[in-house]
Amino acid sequence: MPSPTAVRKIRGSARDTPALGTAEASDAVLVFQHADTEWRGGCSRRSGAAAAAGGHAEVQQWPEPLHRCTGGHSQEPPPEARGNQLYGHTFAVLKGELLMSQMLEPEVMHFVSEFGDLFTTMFTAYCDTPVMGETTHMTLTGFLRFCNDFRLFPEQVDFQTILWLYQTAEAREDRKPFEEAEAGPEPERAAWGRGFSRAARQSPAVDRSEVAMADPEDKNEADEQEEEEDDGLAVQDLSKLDITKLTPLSPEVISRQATMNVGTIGHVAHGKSTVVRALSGSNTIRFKQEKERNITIKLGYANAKIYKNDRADLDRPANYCSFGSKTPDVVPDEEGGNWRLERHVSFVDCPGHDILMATMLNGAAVMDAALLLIAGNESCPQPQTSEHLAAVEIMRLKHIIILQNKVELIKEQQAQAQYEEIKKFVAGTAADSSPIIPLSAVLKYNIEIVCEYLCTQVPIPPRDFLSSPHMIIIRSFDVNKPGEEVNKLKGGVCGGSIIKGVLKVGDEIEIRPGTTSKDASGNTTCKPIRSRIISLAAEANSLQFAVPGGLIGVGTKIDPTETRGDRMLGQVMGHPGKLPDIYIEIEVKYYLLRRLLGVKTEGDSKAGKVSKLKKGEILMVNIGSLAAGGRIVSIGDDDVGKIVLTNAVCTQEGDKVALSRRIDKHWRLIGWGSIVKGKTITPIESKVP
Ligand SMILES: Nc1nc2c(ncn2[C@@H]2O[C@H](COP(=O)(O)OP(=O)(O)OP(=O)(O)O)[C@@H](O)[C@H]2O)c(=O)[nH]1
Repeated sequence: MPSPTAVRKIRGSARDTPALGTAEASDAVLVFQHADTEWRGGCSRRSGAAAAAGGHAEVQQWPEPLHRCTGGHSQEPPPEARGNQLYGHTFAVLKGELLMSQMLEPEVMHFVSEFGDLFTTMFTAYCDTPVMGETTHMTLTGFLRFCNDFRLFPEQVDFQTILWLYQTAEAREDRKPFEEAEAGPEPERAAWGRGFSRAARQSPAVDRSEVAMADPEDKNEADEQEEEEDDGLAVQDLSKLDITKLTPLSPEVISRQATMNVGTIGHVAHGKSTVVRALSGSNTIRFKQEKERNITIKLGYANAKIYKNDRADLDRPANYCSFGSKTPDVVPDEEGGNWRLERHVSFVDCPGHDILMATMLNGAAVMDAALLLIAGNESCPQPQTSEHLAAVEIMRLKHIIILQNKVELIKEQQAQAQYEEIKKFVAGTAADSSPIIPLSAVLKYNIEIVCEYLCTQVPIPPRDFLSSPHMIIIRSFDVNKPGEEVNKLKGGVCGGSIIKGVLKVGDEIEIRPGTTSKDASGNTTCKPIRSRIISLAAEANSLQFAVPGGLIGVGTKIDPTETRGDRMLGQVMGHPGKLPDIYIEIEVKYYLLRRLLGVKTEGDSKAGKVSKLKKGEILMVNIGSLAAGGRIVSIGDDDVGKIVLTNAVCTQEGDKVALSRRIDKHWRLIGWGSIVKGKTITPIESKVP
């Protein structure tokens, strides 16, 4: 049995599991099939030596029965039911599915909120090799034991996959050029954060197409230089930058970066992604599963430039059009005149599926205006038509354009009848006086009118360029190919939108709340991540500085595994020491909707009413781009609720929150509020590498 130090050196290889040492995968299955019969139904805790020798140590029972987290199911669910339970979630994570979306599933959120300590115990139990101080390491044996106890292995995940996952996770330790190496040893994390969870966080091969839009480094240096010299766009020169003179319409800004975010909202399959494609020429569906299922799962994004022709004899709406974000600011028209840049827009394409409401709310946090898609061949409103409209109203969005889509599928009379339905539906809402444009996104009919209205009906939002920068992160990526040479690794990329201030290449930055964990007394601690901006981009356009509005990608020196798979979602970026406080408990002045919007309910039935908040109830709380679990600990007479959050959040008094309740296994929007005060935590100091 190697010493702990030796184990640490060779971890990631099958050698720390002698039973598997020289064995092929089939041998491994035999060993662990045997173990499975021994350990079924309990949490096995064995010393590293005992595990390595294949012997058994004491078997501990769970401090709490696991079935409580799965809504009263027995501890031994039938195989066909596993996909819906914690097994399913863990399995999905193992298979590299979106960790973030798994964490937002109601079951997982409830589990984390109610059984956080159990989680810690669970992972501590499986971490079988002490490394330094309180920190422990999970050997491959420990990882296999975990998978085995949860019936993942060998039934659902084969040995090769587990070994690959484990090695991928461990490869992280070799990535020393990044902050960890420069800033000294990583802070001690809760034990469960080091072993399995780290392995589980690793997603398989990075989907290059997925990150291309936000990847400021996805070009070789020669290409980049050539592009910068001759990309036909206005030049950004940091040495000449005078922020006090910048506006969203300054040529060096609008030429390269979108300066407003327009969300596409509405019921599933009503044409949100199709209209973005028609406007921008870019396909927002990039994630592999999205392609397979033909639905939007993550937030999509694409930029478009909107132009007006300067020919006086050209009538509306033919005098408006849109091109991709790289297009020069003046484009000659073959038929005469020039197309001149009027607006540069980032489209935030939200998923319309009812189970992805949390993702929609993340997107709503950065929207300045919205296109509400309503399919002409369905009655209005459909459940997410109402729910999305309510969500953007909560975010106090005033500029909404309604697109009555798929009109080529219906007769004129039907279109007229639906127009009346839509008018009735939006009466009294933020979309009361919104224009309604009949559209065929797929055939690009009336797309020019959408372009015209985006210029004439949506004013450029007032922007604060002078305050300290504050960026909401809505996506994050590891842009390295699997197996990349250590010296060629690129730092983590964060995508999002600046709310105020200007970020520049070379700036020192801080990401809050950063790395969170629990201390020995179970209190949440967090250590903001410090780094430096090494590149900025707006889609394929490189930037020297980025301003509020529009989606940008920020290339940093952060360890890329920290940004992989949207792990930075919910955090904010700014200058060190200049971001708001970090809260773990908030008091919210709240308002509840009268009726549930996201589900079909019959007439005035009781089922559709939103009941009062209850003490002890768990809600999903959206603050900025964070979706956190929240337990209500008290409710005052003045409709102020005190909520303890499962995740620390960088926010401030006055910020808006959206509240969702678990109904029929899904989160449904039930109300909103604003933060009146809260309990903050003092972050652990971190150095800028
Ligand atoms: N006939 C017709 N089909 C359309 C039109 N717009 C979109 N579609 C089709 O409707 C289906 C759904 O379109 P999407 O753009 O993916 O819808 P979505 O609202 O983005 O879907 P989610 O993001 O999953 O909610 C696709 O098959 C489109 O081709 C249209 O104007 N006419």
